[in-house]
Amino acid sequence: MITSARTAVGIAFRTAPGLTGGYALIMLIEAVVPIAATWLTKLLVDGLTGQGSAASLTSLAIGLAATGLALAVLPHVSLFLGSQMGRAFTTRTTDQLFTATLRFAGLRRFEDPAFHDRLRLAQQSLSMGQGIVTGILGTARSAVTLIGMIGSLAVISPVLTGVVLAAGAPALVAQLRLSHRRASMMWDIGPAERRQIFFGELLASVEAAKEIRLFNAGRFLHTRMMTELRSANAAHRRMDLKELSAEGALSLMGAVVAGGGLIWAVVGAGSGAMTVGDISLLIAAIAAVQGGLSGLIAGIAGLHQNLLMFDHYVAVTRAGPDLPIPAEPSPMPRLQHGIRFSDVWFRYSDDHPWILRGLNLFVPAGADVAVVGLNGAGKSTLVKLLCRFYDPQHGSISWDGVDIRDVHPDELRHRITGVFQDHMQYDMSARDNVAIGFTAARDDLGRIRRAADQAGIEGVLSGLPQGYDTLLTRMFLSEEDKTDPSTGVVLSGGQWQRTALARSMFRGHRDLVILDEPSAGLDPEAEADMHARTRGQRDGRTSLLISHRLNTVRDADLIIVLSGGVIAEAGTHGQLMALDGGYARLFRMQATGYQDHAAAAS
Ligand SMILES: Nc1ncnc2c1ncn2[C@@H]1O[C@H](COP(=O)(O)OP(=O)(O)OP(=O)(O)O)[C@@H](O)[C@H]1O
Repeated sequence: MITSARTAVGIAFRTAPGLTGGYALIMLIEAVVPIAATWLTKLLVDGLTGQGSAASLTSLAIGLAATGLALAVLPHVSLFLGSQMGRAFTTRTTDQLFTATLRFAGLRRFEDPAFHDRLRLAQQSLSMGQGIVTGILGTARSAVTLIGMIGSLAVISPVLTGVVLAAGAPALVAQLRLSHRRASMMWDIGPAERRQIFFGELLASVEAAKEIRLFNAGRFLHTRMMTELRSANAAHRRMDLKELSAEGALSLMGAVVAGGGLIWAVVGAGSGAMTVGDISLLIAAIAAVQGGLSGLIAGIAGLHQNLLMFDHYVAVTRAGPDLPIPAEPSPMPRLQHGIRFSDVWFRYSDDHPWILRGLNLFVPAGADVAVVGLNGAGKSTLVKLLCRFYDPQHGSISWDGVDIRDVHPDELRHRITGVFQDHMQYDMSARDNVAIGFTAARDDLGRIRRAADQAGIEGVLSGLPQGYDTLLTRMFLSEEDKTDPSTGVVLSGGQWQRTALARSMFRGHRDLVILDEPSAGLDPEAEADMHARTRGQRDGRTSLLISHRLNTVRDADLIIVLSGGVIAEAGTHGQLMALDGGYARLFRMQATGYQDHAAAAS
């Protein structure tokens, strides 16, 4: 927690030193003005009732008026400075939080529910982080005022001072415990709140709208969302009730102390032991000490809770890398010899079954290698390991003899391009959807068009209402067409597939091309066209093609059949057919299907 406080204050001073310094100064002035006002009131009352010097009445009145002016103006100034500082702080911490997520080179953290809970709380805490700085300064202000008021009260009644302070101690303990409980409740209900957000987004998502309507599943998802919301609400209500009962009891105790003090003062004034000014000071001081004490306690409790939440931000931004990155990475050579998988064992976690069980494979540089196998055999996993999204538990993958764990992941990925099976459809413009493949060349529209042309989608994209600036989504309005609700288009599945291919081609010449089911979902003509185009992309480079359509892999230099976590068969199409194993069986099955179709059609 101390680390979180230090981090938040450090960020505030580094981000907006002037604003934060100005805010601290105003807070200090705000702290001493009430003390000055209380003493000026006492001196003025004594002067007016003839119990003190009347000579300086005018200056006392001017002084009191000045404190009134300060009390009227300063809160607005501090509010303004506080919100400016808050915005600067949130901008900086948002930047740092998402920069931190980019540092995770692998995928493991993004598949960990606990990490998502923490990330959500860290996001929530971004605005609270600013509350930490204002909370620390506000608490310091309350403390200064309180000390001044306690001093003033002690001048008149040390006993009463002790009673008021003793009444505040349980409040402080109670508030700290409550804030601790609230922070742990936020962690406990995190998963329910995330599920509620998930169901809410699903109900509003265009991607899910078709299935939800066809299957009439809206009510079901809506009920799930409301159940999660109600369970989170119930936890909040239990917490609110605890706070209500604790705070009610503490307020009652404060009122009893204040009432007792007032009666004692009036009795004292009746017996002539106190001046009227003393009584006015006493009343103001009791109220201020109690108010200050409860303000201070609430401030400390709020600060405590904000710090507990900000711990999540600190944890995410300081989390170590999810993949070990060598301090001095080896240079990444141009692929000239080949990629070797040596005795690779991999599973997604200790609780999951082994996907690869001692896999050995050599992909020669310049070769066209096809990977086939049944659903779930581990073909995409093989590709993910090659991109180093995960590290294998045993064995190694080497690139021209260099273990890929010894090079920087960015360098490795710089040499790779491709299309994933679950490629992205970005709710952005056509230009950005292609340019994401190599953002450094985003402004090169000629290169974007060439990539689209190679992927066979140029005609479609340039024919869109705003050409390449057309949004490929109906989720947002483009900046240029804010007033035109018809802006944005929806591409077909095959058109998206070609756009993903254009994205991979836009990267230009890379050593390795990975194509994981690039033609799934295409009609036979489009599939043949896509394969002709990807063959062009692969020409002279090393490529890995994953496909269930065996007619598309028969020209490969090497076909490997993945089964049971190892390579069950390997060879050219001719060799595998001659082997008459699993590949030959699957190939004949698909070929028979085509012949049956052809016979039925004729
Ligand atoms: N992120 C993950 N976490 C846990 N298990 C996973 C993960 N990704 C894949 N798996 C599991 O690993 C196994 C292999 O999956 P993979 O996607 O590599 O198979 P595939 O051969 O590409 O299958 P398909 O032909 O269906 O695309 C499957 O049993 C799958 O459930």
